[in-house]
Amino acid sequence: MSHKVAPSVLSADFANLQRDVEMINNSAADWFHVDIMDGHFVPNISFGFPVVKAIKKWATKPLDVHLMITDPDRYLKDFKDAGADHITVHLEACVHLHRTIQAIKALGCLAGVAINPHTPVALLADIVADIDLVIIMSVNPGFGGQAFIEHTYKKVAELKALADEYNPDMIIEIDGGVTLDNAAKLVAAGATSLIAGNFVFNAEDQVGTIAALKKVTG
Ligand SMILES: O=C(CO)[C@@H](O)[C@H](O)COP(=O)(O)O
Repeated sequence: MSHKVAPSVLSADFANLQRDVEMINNSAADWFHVDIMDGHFVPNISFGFPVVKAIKKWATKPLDVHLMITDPDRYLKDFKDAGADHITVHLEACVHLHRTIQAIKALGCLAGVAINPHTPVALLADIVADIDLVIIMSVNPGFGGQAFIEHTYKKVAELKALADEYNPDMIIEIDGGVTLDNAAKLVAAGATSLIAGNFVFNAEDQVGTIAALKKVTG
């Protein structure tokens, strides 16, 4: 099965958000990647529920919501109500990660865990069987447009080995600095979903760029 492509709305033009959402609707993209930043877990603030609700109103594809926030448990239901289809929390932000995953699933969303560049894949060993997706951060979270961290390939391969053993259907999603220079190598290493922000939204042909990311083979 071909990998998914999820353009990151963080890099959209917020003065023309509906136009950019419709561009994604009319492209080969599979999901909308929606980054929530609280200025505490990460050194940036993005947007909150009203913007997620607006995206949901226009979007014809699922919302892949990535919570870069402290104490995500407080807001899970609010994000579900705003339109999230997938909810991913950071391993580094959760004291009782297993409980948080159960709460996301109880809301009827796909449940994901994201790990920062310094967090070893091995820390996912006892949760992999219970989750639907993992986001491997290939930049330090907080900003679009950063350079891809090369060490990510090794982490993708390690996670694929873990998934093959405990949860073969688990989605392995890569977030940060994804371009056509690294997409094929990521898919070859085991990535099953690619998030791309600046590479898509800075392109002259955004729909064509999404199609090109979708077409790469590992
Ligand atoms: O979560 C984040 C950044 O923290 C990402 O989703 C970015 O939005 C990806 O943007 P690019 O690195 O592709 O520009």
